[in-house]
Amino acid sequence: MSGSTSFQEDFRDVDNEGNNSSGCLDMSFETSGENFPLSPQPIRRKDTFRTEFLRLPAPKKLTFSPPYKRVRALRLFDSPLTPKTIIEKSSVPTTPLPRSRLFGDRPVAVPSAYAERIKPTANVNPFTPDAQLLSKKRSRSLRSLESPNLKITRVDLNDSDVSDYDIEQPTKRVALQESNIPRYHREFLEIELIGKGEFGSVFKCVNRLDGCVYAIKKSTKPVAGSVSEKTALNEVYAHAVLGKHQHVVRYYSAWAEDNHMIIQNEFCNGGSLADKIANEPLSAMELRRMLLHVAEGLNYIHSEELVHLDIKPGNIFISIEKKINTRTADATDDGFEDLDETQLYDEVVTYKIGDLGHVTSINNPQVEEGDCRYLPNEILHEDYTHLHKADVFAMGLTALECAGAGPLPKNGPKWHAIREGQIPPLSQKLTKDLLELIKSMIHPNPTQRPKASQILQHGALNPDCSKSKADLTRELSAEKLRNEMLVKQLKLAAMCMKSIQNTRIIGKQVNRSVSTTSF
Ligand SMILES: Nc1ncnc2c1ncn2[C@@H]1O[C@H](COP(=O)(O)OP(=O)(O)OP(=O)(O)O)[C@@H](O)[C@H]1O
Ligand SMILES: [Mg+2]
Repeated sequence: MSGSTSFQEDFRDVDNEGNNSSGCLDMSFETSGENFPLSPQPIRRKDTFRTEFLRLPAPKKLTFSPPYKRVRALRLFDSPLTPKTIIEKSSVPTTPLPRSRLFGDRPVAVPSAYAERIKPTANVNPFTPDAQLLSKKRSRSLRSLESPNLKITRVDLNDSDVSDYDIEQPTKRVALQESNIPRYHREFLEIELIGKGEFGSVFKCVNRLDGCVYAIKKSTKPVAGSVSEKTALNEVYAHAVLGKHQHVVRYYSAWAEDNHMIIQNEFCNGGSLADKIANEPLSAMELRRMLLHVAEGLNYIHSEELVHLDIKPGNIFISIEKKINTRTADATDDGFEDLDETQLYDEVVTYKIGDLGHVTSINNPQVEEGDCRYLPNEILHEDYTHLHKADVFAMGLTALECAGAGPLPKNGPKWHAIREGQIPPLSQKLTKDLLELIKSMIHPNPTQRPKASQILQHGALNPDCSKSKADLTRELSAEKLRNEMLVKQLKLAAMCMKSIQNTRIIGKQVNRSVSTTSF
């Protein structure tokens, strides 16, 4: 911040201990010692307040005795602090503070620890939009450094948004070893082991406090201080950024315990898609639903300029929710007991993308190849120009596996035949349009594969999209006619009910009058 206007704005937030109540200290106000009445010597340090801060008019000449009246005017009598201690408490390092877009445009968010010259104690999530923008700028700057146009280079590196601090600092600033917390048994009740992968074991647990069920993933080996630490943190970074979508497994928290990485996620009660298709393939309708949901999730991930890079049935999870079937419930006004579970509830199945261990940024890819059965050729050849299409390829193969093409080859001629666009034999017949869509998803040329957003619009997944306007208009007028007839029937039924009720009332009145007369 610079300039007195913004300084005064911040003044409102400063309490009588000299602390900024917003949690931020502004570092940029430089003072001229001549204006400071309490100091015998002109103060020229960067870390002192302006005279305006104490709201004292600038004296005409330097005075060595404290202006007690003015000090009293500061209303410090209920505080043990003197203006000097305020100044001392508020003093800041003489070196300029980091300017980072991650903390906003102003040189703010000064953790008090930093002010005390302790190293920063929070990681920088490389997948947040701000960090991605930074890495984009950084790579642009580095590119321009390599270019002969030095003039542009200088402009880029002096860009106020990209400081030396930003460029030099690694994203990982907190060592897992230093942040071990014994939370697992204290906060969670372990129910059962629900899955095991290359990275870790996943347990179904109940949180002792909120009583809800979670999936807790623990790394098999201690990762803190090992080469796997970066990979473990990668999954946490990705989850933290991508945890807000219906078709991505929700993330709650992560911590290190006994040097193992632990991630608390949403529990998907339907298990993995791999488990579901282990015995029988998906029906055509279920296959469409799965493709729609996974495409929604991928579209979201790609819109955040990230890619998953390990899409496969083992990393797609199923959530099954029971919702009251309002149609059945309405039709039977008093007879819930007469209905069995299947009539009373609808099961809502949602497919969610999980296991974000391989997620990377499209702009600054750090590719760690996923399962080779779902890997497209271009990734094997380290061509990362169409990374989001690698996810589409893996999704196409996942669909084929769900249609009965599994188990998929890990290598050999069959592996290559698929990468040449050949569809392996399926155990069920798919409609032509659905097969065409899946075929386009595994096209050898990534540019020919549809984007996730295009898959969502495809007629094979939305039967209504393939209908012509005339067809839709015809269907609409037929529905309107049906609706009108139903309204008429409803009115007639209501009239009948009313007349029956009236007859009953009259009958009761007659009975009552009879009994009165007899009495
Ligand atoms: N949120 C969840 N809800 C239910 N089950 C889950 C959940 N997360 C994981 N699982 C189960 O645990 C298994 C392993 O999980 P996950 O894929 O996250 O681990 P991994 O070690 O990263 O696996 P990989 O070998 O693919 O790297 C899954 O296949 C699934 O059966
Ligand atoms: Mg997995």
